[in-house]
Amino acid sequence: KTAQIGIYGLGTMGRALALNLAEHGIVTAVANRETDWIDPFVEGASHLGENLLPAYDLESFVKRLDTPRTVLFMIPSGPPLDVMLDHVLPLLDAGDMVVDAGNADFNETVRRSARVQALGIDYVGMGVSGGARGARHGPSMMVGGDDHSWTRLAPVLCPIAARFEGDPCVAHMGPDGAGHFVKTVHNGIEYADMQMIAEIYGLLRDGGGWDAPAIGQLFRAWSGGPLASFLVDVTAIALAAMDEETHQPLVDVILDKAGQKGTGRWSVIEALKLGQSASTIEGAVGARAWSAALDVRRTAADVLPGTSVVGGLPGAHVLERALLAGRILSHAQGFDILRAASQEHAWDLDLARIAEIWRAGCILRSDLLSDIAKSLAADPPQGQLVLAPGMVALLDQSVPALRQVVGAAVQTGLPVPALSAALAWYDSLRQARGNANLIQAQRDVFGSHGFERIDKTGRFNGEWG
Ligand SMILES: O=C(O)[C@H](O)[C@@H](O)[C@H](O)[C@H](O)COP(=O)(O)O
Repeated sequence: KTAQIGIYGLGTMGRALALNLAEHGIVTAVANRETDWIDPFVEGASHLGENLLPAYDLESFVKRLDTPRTVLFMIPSGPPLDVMLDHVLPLLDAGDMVVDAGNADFNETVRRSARVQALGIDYVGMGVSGGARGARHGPSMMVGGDDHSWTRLAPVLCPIAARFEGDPCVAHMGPDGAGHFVKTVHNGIEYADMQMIAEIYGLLRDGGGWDAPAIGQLFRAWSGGPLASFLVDVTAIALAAMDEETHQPLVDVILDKAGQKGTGRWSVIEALKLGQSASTIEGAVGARAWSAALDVRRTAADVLPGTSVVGGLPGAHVLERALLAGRILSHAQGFDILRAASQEHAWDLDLARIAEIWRAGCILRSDLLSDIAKSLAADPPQGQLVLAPGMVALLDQSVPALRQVVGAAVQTGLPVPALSAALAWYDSLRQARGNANLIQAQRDVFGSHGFERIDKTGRFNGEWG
């Protein structure tokens, strides 16, 4: 028996994806570097019968595949994948396809695409979102690579994808690194959303004296309102959990030092290269970096003067609205990055379709994404999500709350780097006449960098005395 697709890498995500495929009747060959993982996995899924075909080395793995072959790698991105390509490419023929379903830096995917396609083998960088549960029961997938690669992959991916009102949350993003780029920005927005949620939690805990279960109940209540989303649900679950050992809320015994594997950082770097602001994402990445400076923070807590202002925390309804405003603005920054990248790399990204496939399966899934998809499909002014009538109406209702919350946080000395970045970006956008004219003057004073004038075309230098 041969397989329609081969999954190499039986870590959490690889196992989940293989089970999902096999469950949908797609015969899947499975292999792994540590071969002793294979039998327990396949035996544990005996109900899927012959839809899971084990292979104990790369040669027999490749031989088990229908031709033209499709090999999907679900392994840590970076050097491990390059090593695997060194081993597998000599075993493949022109017309075969290699899919990288890990979280890769799109620049690397562009490099690998060129290398692999030079051999007449298709290369697809695919973003998979939803964590292990998503991969198992329906992820959101952002597919790169050529049109014909997508034509070959769609019949395998559509059945396993999450569905929103019957619509499979998988689509072809564009050529070469487009799939991984879109996934990277998805993760960047994920960082910003998680950070803003943590900032609201911090205000309630440190500014309002709320305990974790009480904050958890508030998030539970919010999951039925305009903030309805997977991350609000995850937050309610996290805050409700108790630690068996200490009988305290589990979050209260978790070290306040956040990890990061790179996608957030990459999205900020790419945004800056594209001349875009990703300040809400940068706020989140920066906060994770600061959180790691435990000793410095502990010393600073004793040394750096704070503020005597206590209390004055706005009510729960205001906090809910503020978080909604922050969420809209971080998504708007994310979609601006995607639009700029689409132009820069000639990917012709369909932004509305991206919002649509993020409505289910992925970590970012939320009710707001349905509104965002509609707004983008309606072609907002200058392509700017933040100027779409539907978003303007939501911002009109929610930015006053964001202003109140950021103001209160600043007064009481509680950090809100992502929420305040969102507000600062919003206010910068609203300025028809900004203050960058002084930047131009300063640059010209010390470096003769020149400036444009508002009353005539051309470049000028000033007589600065
Ligand atoms: O969309 C997803 O399914 C997640 O984003 C997934 O990709 C992963 O959980 C992140 O990579 C975590 O990233 P950090 O470890 O950087 O937080």
